[in-house]
Amino acid sequence: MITVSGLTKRYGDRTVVDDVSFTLEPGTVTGFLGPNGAGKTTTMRMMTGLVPASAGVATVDGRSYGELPNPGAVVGTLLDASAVHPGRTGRTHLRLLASAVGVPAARVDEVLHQVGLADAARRRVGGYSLGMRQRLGIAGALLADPPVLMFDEPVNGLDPEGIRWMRDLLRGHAARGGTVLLSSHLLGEVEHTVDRLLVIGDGRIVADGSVTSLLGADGVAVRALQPRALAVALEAAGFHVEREDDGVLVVADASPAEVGAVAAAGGHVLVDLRPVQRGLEDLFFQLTTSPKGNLR
Ligand SMILES: Nc1ncnc2c1ncn2[C@@H]1O[C@H](COP(=O)(O)OP(=O)(O)OP(=O)(O)O)[C@@H](O)[C@H]1O
Repeated sequence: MITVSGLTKRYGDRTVVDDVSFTLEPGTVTGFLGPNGAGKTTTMRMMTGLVPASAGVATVDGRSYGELPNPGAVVGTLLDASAVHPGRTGRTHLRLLASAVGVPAARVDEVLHQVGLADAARRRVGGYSLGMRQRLGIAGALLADPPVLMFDEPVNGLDPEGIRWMRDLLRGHAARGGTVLLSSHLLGEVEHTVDRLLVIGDGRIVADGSVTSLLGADGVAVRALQPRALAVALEAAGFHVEREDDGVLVVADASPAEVGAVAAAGGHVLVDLRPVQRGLEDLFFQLTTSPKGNLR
């Protein structure tokens, strides 16, 4: 298990990661979500000893990353996929990594195959696309078949097929009892991959929970032949209605059945009715402007 306790990073008088605490459980994929600059990369870098923490600790099964005898065999990281010598071939890069983590060279061809780079293995990394570099970084993380995977923005540059592949890889890892942390600033990229969301904003954890508890259906989008009349009826029934530019009405905290009932009672003709989930932006807005002020 990974335990992060009070991790803090200050640059000068700026606190970019502020007292961050969480645990990561085996068998779980955790999404580390937040907008650009929220502190995801810095937190992951502190967890893996790449930058020193100003305060707090991160441990893997009770030991800090630096105390692990062979950290690469325990935590596979993808923290900067562009930090690869462009003149080396993918295969040479992985062979060097393999010897550094004490893995037989034969494993290199296995992971190249696993990430779909077998055909490009003898090409120089400088000629790889962004997606290929991401795959190479992932291959490096998988070399020692570590129980923990920590990936920073892994779907950057991947096409839809690549995103699906990544999802299967990470879900498969967790299904075998592995622990996964992956960061993203786009909820849509990870919401079907992760079991749990850890949301960070401005260096602080603002929410921690299951995807459904944080992002459960939040309302209904409805399109009617006469949207104005329906909006009036819905408001008269006590619902809060937002009118979108394209004529769609968004009804907060309502189910399709409730909206359908109001429409039927007033004889309104509906042309579309569907639940809407809030996106990360909406979730953020709600979390950071909560009048209760107890979500931070
Ligand atoms: N070496 C540094 N010196 C000063 N400030 C830094 C340094 N590294 C990061 N920061 C600042 O810390 C804040 C958090 O950055 P970080 O890269 O951790 O965010 P992030 O959530 O990973 O964002 P992104 O999605 O853009 O990668 C940013 O405001 C960044 O400018």
